[in-house]
Amino acid sequence: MGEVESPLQVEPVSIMDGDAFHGRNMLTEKLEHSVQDHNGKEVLNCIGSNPLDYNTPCQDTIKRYSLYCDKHIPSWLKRARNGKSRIIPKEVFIDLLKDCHSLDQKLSLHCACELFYKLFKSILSLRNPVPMEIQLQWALSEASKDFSIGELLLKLVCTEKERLTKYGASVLMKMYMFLPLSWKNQQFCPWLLIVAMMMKNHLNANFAQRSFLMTKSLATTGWTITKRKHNGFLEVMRAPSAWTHLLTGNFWKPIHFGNVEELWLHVLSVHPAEFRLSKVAQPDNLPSGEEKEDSLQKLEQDNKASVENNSENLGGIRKFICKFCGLKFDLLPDLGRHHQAAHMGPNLFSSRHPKRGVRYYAYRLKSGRLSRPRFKKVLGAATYRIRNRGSASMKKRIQASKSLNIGVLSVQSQVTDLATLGRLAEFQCSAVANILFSEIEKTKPRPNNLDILAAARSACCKVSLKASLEGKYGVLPERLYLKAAKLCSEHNIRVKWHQEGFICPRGCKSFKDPGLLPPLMPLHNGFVGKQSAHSSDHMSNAWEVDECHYVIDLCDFSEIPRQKSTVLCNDISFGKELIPIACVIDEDVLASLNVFADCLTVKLLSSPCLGKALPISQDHCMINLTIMLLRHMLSLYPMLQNLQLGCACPDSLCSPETCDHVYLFDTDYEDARDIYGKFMHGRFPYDDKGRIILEEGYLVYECNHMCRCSKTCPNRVLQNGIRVKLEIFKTKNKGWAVRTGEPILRGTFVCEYIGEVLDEQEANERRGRYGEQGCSYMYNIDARTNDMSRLIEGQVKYVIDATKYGNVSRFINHSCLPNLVNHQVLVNSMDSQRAHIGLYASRDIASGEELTYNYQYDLLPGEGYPCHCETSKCRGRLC
Ligand SMILES: C[S@@+](CC[C@H](N)C(=O)[O-])C[C@H]1O[C@@H](n2cnc3c(N)ncnc32)[C@H](O)[C@@H]1O
Repeated sequence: MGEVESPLQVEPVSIMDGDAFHGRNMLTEKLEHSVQDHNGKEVLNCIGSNPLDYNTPCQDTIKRYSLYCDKHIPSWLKRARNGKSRIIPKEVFIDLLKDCHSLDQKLSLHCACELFYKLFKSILSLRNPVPMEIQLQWALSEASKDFSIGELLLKLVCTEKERLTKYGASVLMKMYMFLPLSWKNQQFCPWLLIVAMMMKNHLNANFAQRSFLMTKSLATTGWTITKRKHNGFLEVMRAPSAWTHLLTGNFWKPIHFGNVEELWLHVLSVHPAEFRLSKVAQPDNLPSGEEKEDSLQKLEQDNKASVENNSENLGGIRKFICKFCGLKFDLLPDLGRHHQAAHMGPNLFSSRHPKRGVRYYAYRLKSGRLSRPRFKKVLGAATYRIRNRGSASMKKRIQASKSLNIGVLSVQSQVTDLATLGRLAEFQCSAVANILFSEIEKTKPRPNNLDILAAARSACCKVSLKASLEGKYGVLPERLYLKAAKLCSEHNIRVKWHQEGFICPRGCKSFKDPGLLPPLMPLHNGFVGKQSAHSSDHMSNAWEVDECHYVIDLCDFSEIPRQKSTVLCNDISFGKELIPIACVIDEDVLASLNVFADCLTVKLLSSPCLGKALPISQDHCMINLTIMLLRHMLSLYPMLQNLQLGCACPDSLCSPETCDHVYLFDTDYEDARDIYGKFMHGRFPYDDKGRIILEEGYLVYECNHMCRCSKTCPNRVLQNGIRVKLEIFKTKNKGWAVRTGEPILRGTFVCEYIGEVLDEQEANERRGRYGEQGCSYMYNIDARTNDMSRLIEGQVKYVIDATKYGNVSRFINHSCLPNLVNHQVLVNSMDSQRAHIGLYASRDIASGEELTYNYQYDLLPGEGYPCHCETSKCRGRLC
């Protein structure tokens, strides 16, 4: 395992670091290479550098009126192609450059231009899912780090205000919503001047009353607004008293709105008193003189009218009446909401599906997903590949990896009794089919009902039915056997649904799969049960069956035979997990390592075969939901955190009918299905036992810290941490591994993949540092990012690196036929890039079985290392 830097030592990714330039310090260094020409006039070398070697500054001389040589001219200064205009017009740049008298200023100009370019290219980009206010806020906070950059950015903005005006309306309102947050974080606010300038644009663009509202809000929160004209825009000054006021947090909590109209309606209904024009802070370009007075009065009257004329005093109780439909409301906000939902008209919502009302948009805006293109099954490396390649064979592989494999739970070899099930109820058929067929792939056209029935009529037992169907149609999906069981039951076709140990009168060979469950037989109460060697007392252990899902009492599971093992550490999580995770070495591995238990403590610690005695140290052990983030991610965190929204469920346990997370999921994924093929609509991703029922590839929306529900809410699973007994053990040829110390039912959350979140560049650097073997703890997230500067350049892959920091998940090995599946789970943020990676049981798992998931590495022929998963599906290579 290679050495890893602390995440805090990792330089934040900054736009200043991008492209051919390596940040301000670098620029400064490079400019020291300037020389004097024979006229004594300063000639600068280009500030660019060799992209392959940032330490080698460019020696070329700069082009006239620029800071760059031909090779290093940045995109924003390049000649525009196809008649398109540059984002930063050349003349604007030259003008600004002429005003820069020192090298520092020139460097700041470069940075400001970069920032401006990236910001507006990003805003203009249709495929950028990051809400504009986030992009703005990010850029402004970057600019605020350096006064001169901020100042130059401001100048750029001023010269480009035409263009900005186009975005002004929504940008301004959105910035308004986010202002309190920003104020807390900023020292100096060049961006505030931008806001003011935009306000000015707004005033010109018939948004006088709204701008006024904002101006007034600025004033009431302690900001002094002067009407002094400065380069054509208002100047806003901060009054020092505002800080404490804002920092107490009680004064003004930002409320988020889907669009300008929503905000406007809110203001009209909730703040009628505040929304009265006063002469305290009139925006300076409202109509002047009498005209201005008139318009102000008119505005005031209109606004009062919109609220007051709509109210009525009924028996001493004030009612608010909708002027469109006459409905009465006790509270103004209710009227506002009703108005918005019922009468906001097609101009505002027409392009949307009618069911997507206020709640939907408010949520999506707040969650930062308003502008995100409709989510497909975006997540999970597997699905990502399906989406991008559409390869049928990949789909097949993935289907295989998540196929039920239900029967791998218990082996009871002594069972020989023939169990013939009579006519089955539907739920029993489901259970039977689930248990019968463990691993199914679709390779040929599927048989129809008649084909199945024909095969069933000539079958004596499930072995022969399976053989005859698969002989004709190849490996079939699990659903088909569910159907077969059902059809047989409906048509009273007697097929002996049996498993291990069955001797078919016609000589069919039983399955040899050690994972299969023992034979089934009807219980007294009509449920399907399994017969076991010591089964008389087990007979009463009924299976709970709900439609296609069955649950078996844990005591019905047998264990994989365990050998004696030596415990190296009772809890490798050092108390951080709820359930201790032991680290052990089995006898046979010890023997193969020539280390004996009696001198283990001495020898183990120094054994080169074992490497470190314990695979993880206390300092590097992390628990769920404590992902280490790079600094640049952390710097975004305050605002991203704000993008999460609590659901409206009033109780400590959410219900799917009221939970916004279900609502949001349903609107994002209308066609989502559960693992049994049923539509997910109106359901939590987890069943009432907390087991995931959602098909792989969809985001899971869990409740979060903003919800009122408690930890036991059925929509909180991953965040509650590991609840199954796990054990780390040493294998002969795969290093450390994880096994379960108890039976795990399909869908159970096992653990979260924890580590440092890296962007691809950092990940690649680390891979280089770790060496070939060391990349083994990297998990590719394959999701999009909210870091807008990267979005401009294209999709960025993120990687979780558990090399230095991690939890038990880092020891889970790969298998080509795994028993875990990953789901991406949204908890603290609605940003899919910040989803948690949850590993869930993809089938029932017996106690003592090794836990594995499919690493899904892309393999080119000849690449990778030998895979030792030893399953029937092994592809032979690992990475
Ligand atoms: C995430 S780590 C798993 C824990 C690891 N076995 C250890 O000892 O720390 C991944 C590495 O484990 C090894 N590994 C995992 N699955 C394997 C497999 N099926 N066959 C061979 N090696 C495997 C490979 O070296 C791989 O790079």
